[in-house]
Parts: sequence; structure tokens; C-alpha cells
Amino acid sequence: MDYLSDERKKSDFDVEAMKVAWAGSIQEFQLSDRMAKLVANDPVFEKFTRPMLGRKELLKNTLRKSAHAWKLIIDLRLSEEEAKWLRLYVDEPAYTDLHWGMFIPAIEGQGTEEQKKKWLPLAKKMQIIGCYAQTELGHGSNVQGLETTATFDTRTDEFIMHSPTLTSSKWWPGGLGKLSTHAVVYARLIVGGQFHGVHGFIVQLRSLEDHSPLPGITVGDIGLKFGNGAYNTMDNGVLRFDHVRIPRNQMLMRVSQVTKEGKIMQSDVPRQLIYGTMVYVRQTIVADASKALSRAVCIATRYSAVRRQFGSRDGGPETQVIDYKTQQSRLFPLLASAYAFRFVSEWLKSLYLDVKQRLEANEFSTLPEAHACTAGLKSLTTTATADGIEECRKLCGGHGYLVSSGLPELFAVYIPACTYEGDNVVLMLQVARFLVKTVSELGHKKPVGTTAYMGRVASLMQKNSAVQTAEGWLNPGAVVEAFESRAARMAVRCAQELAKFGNPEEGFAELAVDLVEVAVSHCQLIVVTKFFEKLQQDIPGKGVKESLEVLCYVYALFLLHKHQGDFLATGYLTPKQASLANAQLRTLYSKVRPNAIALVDSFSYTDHYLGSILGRYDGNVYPKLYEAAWEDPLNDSDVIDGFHQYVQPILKQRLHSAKL
Ligand SMILES: CCCCCCCCCCCCCC(=O)SCCNC(=O)CCNC(=O)[C@H](O)C(C)(C)COP(=O)(O)OP(=O)(O)OC[C@H]1O[C@@H](n2cnc3c(N)ncnc32)[C@H](O)[C@@H]1OP(=O)(O)O
Ligand SMILES: Cc1cc2nc3c(=O)[nH]c(=O)nc-3n(C[C@H](O)[C@H](O)[C@H](O)COP(=O)(O)OP(=O)(O)OC[C@H]3O[C@@H](n4cnc5c(N)ncnc54)[C@H](O)[C@@H]3O)c2cc1C
Repeated sequence: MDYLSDERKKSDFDVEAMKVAWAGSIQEFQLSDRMAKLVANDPVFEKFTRPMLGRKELLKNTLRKSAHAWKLIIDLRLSEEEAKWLRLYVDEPAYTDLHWGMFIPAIEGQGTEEQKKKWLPLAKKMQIIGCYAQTELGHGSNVQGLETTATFDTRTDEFIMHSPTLTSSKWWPGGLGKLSTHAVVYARLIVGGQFHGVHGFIVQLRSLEDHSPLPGITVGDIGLKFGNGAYNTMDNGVLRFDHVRIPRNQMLMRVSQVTKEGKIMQSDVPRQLIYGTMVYVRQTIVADASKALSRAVCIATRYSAVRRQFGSRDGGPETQVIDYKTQQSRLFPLLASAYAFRFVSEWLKSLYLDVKQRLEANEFSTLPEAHACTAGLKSLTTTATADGIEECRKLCGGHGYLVSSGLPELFAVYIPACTYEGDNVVLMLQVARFLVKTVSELGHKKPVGTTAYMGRVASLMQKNSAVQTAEGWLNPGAVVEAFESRAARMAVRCAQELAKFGNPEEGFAELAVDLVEVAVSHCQLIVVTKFFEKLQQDIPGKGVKESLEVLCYVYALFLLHKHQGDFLATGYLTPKQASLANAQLRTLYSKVRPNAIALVDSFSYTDHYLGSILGRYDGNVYPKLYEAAWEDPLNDSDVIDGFHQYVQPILKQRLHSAKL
């Protein structure tokens, strides 16, 4: 029985076509759909019992699933793209994420042709397992502050890897603790007693025969992390070196080379390329944000249509909680954000691929923008997604707190995204630096790409919004101009404040809070703009483009409402115009309402991937919640183990004293 079928009938767009729009293309949709079903139908990938497992069982279970996934990849001859989707739908953080997601990209981006030829085939056949060992106990954000040393010994043509202090211990790398045989280790390069910056080195950590750590290497897991199950399927590790020697050709040498004689040669490649793997991964994290948020939203939307509270006076059905305006005002902006993040990630991927191609041709001019966009959008989307998942839990009331809702584990797995691959505040400060530089160069350099609007700063500073009615806000030009003006005005005002400081670094530190707000406004502008640009494309299917238009306005006007202080303080909007935007937002929520279930069905998530009783496709929530309760190990017996030992004596004592 489909308890949501009436809801599905209300929708006025072609869901199958929306699935394609969400996936990006029919090929992407088919590929992802095939992998989702492959995983959902395979009992090895069952995950309901995961939160009940102890750490050792949990990790072993992950190893079993990873091995099975690898067997499928080999047996079915899956492409790298298919394998990526397969791992995604297995939905269990594992050492393989770092192997494929960071170790291999680090070698691809920073290795020479010779190094790639040697290491990539081994890694791609999984004959070695690698991780990305950058962060240390004492330093994560400040990469230049890393303490591990790689000292070149001209006599033996080797680097000596060493951990000189406790705080230089590598700390956090996923896959490092128990599984990796190799790592790309970031360390201070020391040649002839001189420090030459931080570089990456391929270091073997464990024997390929018996997996024991090699001499001079201390390696282990850093311990339990937040939440049951969740990220504890990953062996985040600690690593120390005691004068471990590696051959010279294991320094990743695309950026700088060290010769046999101990000479440092710089190639034409900019130093920043050493940070290139982070640019790549941040871009993938934006795509992951749309997946995580859409998952939470799918659960909360379906459950909000099933759940009824209040509103019945004559014994008829109570009100579906999704019909409360307050529920809509919390849920629909998140639904719109999931779509917005999906489309901005699609754009970011194309920007990244373009930059990658240019880098391969030794053209580096677009790298700073790629860094600013990946850093800023990673920060913006992961913050909104982490907050959004928690909001979805609240939207599901008490049942959202049950692990079987799928939301607690999703939250616990997701929240470190605000920290890993760059703390979100530290990354926004990078964007701010880029924007301040752009503003300072306006006189002699035409801004391009995502900062092109700064070229129109004079008019953006003067012209105020012309919107007169609520309908006036349904105009891409009016909305984009509002976001451009806000971002430009905030950036210029900050630049003016900065100019008052004699020392720019001191000014930057003092105004950091305002600078982060400038960076956020710039990144929100990018997301809004890319959503409108998406709508310029040919999007087939009855009603699909129209529904996306509604979501685009919800996303933009919700932000405008939430940050109306900025829009008012910069003088671009009047209070009346801000309240017209809010009135339009209410109308838009009414337009989303009949399509809500279809809009989350369009994510095309299997019940396996959602992992949620509240988010079941068929809406059959209550019987399944009731059934699941009886599967809890506590309900194996009526009288719990420990009762006779610890509780009964107390009860007896009470009875005894009652007699007295
Ligand atoms: C399917 C796929 C799955 C994915 C798998 C993974 C799943 C996830 C699993 C979890 C995995 C978690 C895995 C993990 O967590 S791995 C560890 C991740 N760690 C971090 O992200 C550390 C964050 N810190 C940094 O990135 C740097 O130290 C920053 C940037 C903060 C400072 O830096 P620095 O101290 O040097 O100072 P500077 O500010 O003077 O900058 C100097 C210049 O460099 C430019 N610059 C800076 N950065 C970049 C860049 N990236 N590309 C290009 N350029 C860059 C910058 O604009 C400036 O340029 P200019 O102004 O001089 O022109
Ligand atoms: C689950 C997980 C997986 C990880 N996986 C890996 C991995 O595979 N490989 C790896 O190398 N690392 C990994 N990391 C480490 C991760 O990249 C770092 O934790 C991250 O970069 C943040 O650095 P930090 O811990 O030093 O934070 P800190 O920099 O110490 O941050 C602490 C606080 O200080 C603030 N702060 C720091 N600097 C500034 C500044 N300049 N201005 C203003 N505020 C500032 C931050 O905003 C934050 O509030 C992982 C971390 C986690 C949680």
C-alpha cells in the first residue's frame, strides 16, 4: 500500500524528467540508478544493524563490505565512474574513500609522469592502499606550520622522514590507522640545512607481506568519534616516524624537484599546486552536500506528509504537519537549497575540469578563482547542510531522534564536513582575501568569472532596488542585482575599513568577522546566479523548469529574508521591499506544497540508501516503527540482563522498608 499516493497525484510536473534534471543527464541518471539498485538488492550491504555494533565488529563489517564492493567492481568490470557511484550507495565511510578520493588524486596532481606511471597502476589495482597524511596533532589549518621533516641525505640519495615532536604526529588521516600500506605524507623539505616549504612524499608504512608497520614507523587508530556507527567505520589514524628513509624519487616532484646533488629546481608550476588535491576534494564535497541535504529533506518531507497533528474538530483526519506554514517555512528552503547545491556543484565541477585541463597545459591563471570558489562553496554548502540535517530532525519531532529515522547517523557522519578539508571559517577567510585583492586591483585589472560584478561596482553602489510589488520579486534581474549589490557594497565597505589600518594584516585580523560575512554574501550570490543560469538551459519535461523556477526563487528570497539586515544596512532595499519579498516567499511555499513529495521522489533514492523508516517511499511509517522497536536487542527478553543483580535488590529493599 502506498500511503503517499494521494500526495503523488497532486504534483503537476513530470517526475521522471525531473530525475534526469537532478542527475544532470540521462546517462548519469541511468548509471546512478543502476548502481543504487545493485547495492540496495545485495544483502551484504545491509546497514540497519550498524549503530548497534562495537568498534571492532563495525570496522570488520566495513572491510567485508569494501571487499564485496571491490569484487563487484572487478567481476562486473565497472568503470571508475560506476565504482564511485557504487561506493556512494554503499553509504559507509571506509578507507577506500581516501584511497580513491585523495591518495590517487594527490599523485595524479602532484606527481611527475614517471611517478604516475609507477604508482597509479599499483593504486588503481589496489595492490597498495594509500591515504592522505597532512594534518598533525598540533596543526591542521596552518599547513605551513606542519612539523614533520623530510631531510635530504645526499650521501644515500634518500629523504629521512622524522617526527621531531609529539605535536608533529600525523593525526586524523582517514584509512591511516589500520589499513593503509602507503601514504602521501606532507612534510617540511630540508635540504642542506635549509627549509624549502611543505611538500608531499610517498611513504610505505606497512609490509605488503604481513601488514605489520615497517621499522621506525608507529601507527594506530586515534579512537572513537562522535555518534554510534557513523564515521567510526573509518580508521582515522596517528603516525610517527623515527628517521625513516625513503628514496629521493618518492618526493612528489611536479612542483619542485630535488636533484641527486641536493639542488632544488622549481618548475613553472606555481607552489600552490601542492594544495591542488584540496581543491579537487572540496569540489566533490559540494556535490556531497547536495546529496546529504537532499537525503535529510526527503525523509523530513515524506514524514511531514504522513504525520498528522491537531486540526480535527469533527473526528475527521487531523492536519498533515506539512500543511502548517511554519513547517513549510523551515522545510521548503532546505528542499530548495538541496536543488541549489546540486546545480552549483554541477557548475563547480565544470569549472574544476576546465582548470584541471589548463593546469595540464601549464596555464595557471584561473587557479586563484578555482581555489576561492571551491573553498567558499565547500564552506557555505557544508555549513548549511549540517544545520539543515539537524533542522530536518526537528521537523520530524520525537521520531526524528530515533536512529531508525536515519537522521542521527546522517548528522553524525556529515558534521565533520564543516571541519575536514579545511575549517569552514578558515576557508571563508581565504575567499575574503581573494575578494579584498580583487577590490584593491579594480583600478587596473578587470575582474572576471564570479567576481565580474565587481567591475560594475560604481553602479551597484548607487542604484537601489526598483521592486514595487511582491510579484516584482519574480524577476531574475531584480533578484541577482539585489545579491550583487549586497556583496559589492559589503566588500567595498570592508575594503574602506581595511584601508584605515596601517598594517593590512593587522586590519585583516581585526575585521575578520566582517570579512567572513562579505565572503558568505559573495558565495550566496554565486549559488543564486548559477541556479538562474541553470534555468536558462534546455530542461525538458512537463512542468520541470517551472517547478525549478519556483525553487530557485524560494532559495533566493529565503536568503534575502534571512539576511535582510545586510540588504537593509547596505541601503539597497527599503523595509517595504524586504517585506514584499517575504510576502512573495509565502506565495511560493503554497506553490511548492502540492509538488513537495514529487520533488523529493525526483532524487530517486532507494529505501536502502535513505536508511530511514520515516522516509520510506510508501509512507508506511507506524507499523514499521513498531516492528523495528521489537528488533532492538533490549527486547530479546522481557526481563533484562542485570535486573536480578542490580535492580531487584533495590526493589526488595523498598518492599522490606515498606513493611517496616
Ligand atoms: C567520491 C570522492 C570522494 C571524496 C573523498 C573524500 C571524502 C571526504 C573524506 C574526508 C577527507 C578529509 C581529508 C582532509 O581533511 S585532508 C586535510 C585538509 N586540510 C586542509 O584543508 C587545511 C586547510 N588549510 C589550507 O588549505 C591552507 O593552509 C590555507 C589555505 C588556510 C593557508 O595557506 P597558506 O598558509 O599557504 O597561506 P596563504 O593564505 O598566504 O596562501 C598562500 C597562497 O596560496 C593560495 N592558496 C591557498 N590554498 C590554495 C589552494 N588550495 N589552491 C590554490 N591556491 C591556494 C592563497 O590564495 C595564496 O595565494 P596568493 O594570495 O599568494 O596569490
Ligand atoms: C572526520 C575527519 C576526517 C579527517 N580526515 C583527514 C585526512 O584524511 N587527512 C588529513 O590530513 N586530515 C584529515 N582531517 C583533519 C582536518 O583536515 C582538520 O581537522 C581541519 O583541516 C581543521 O584543522 P584543525 O583541526 O587544525 O582545526 P583548527 O585550525 O585548530 O581549528 C580550531 C578553531 O580555530 C579556528 N581557527 C583556526 N585558524 C584560524 C584563523 N586563521 N582565523 C580564525 N579562526 C581560526 C577555527 O575556525 C576553529 O574554530 C580530518 C578531520 C576530521 C574531523
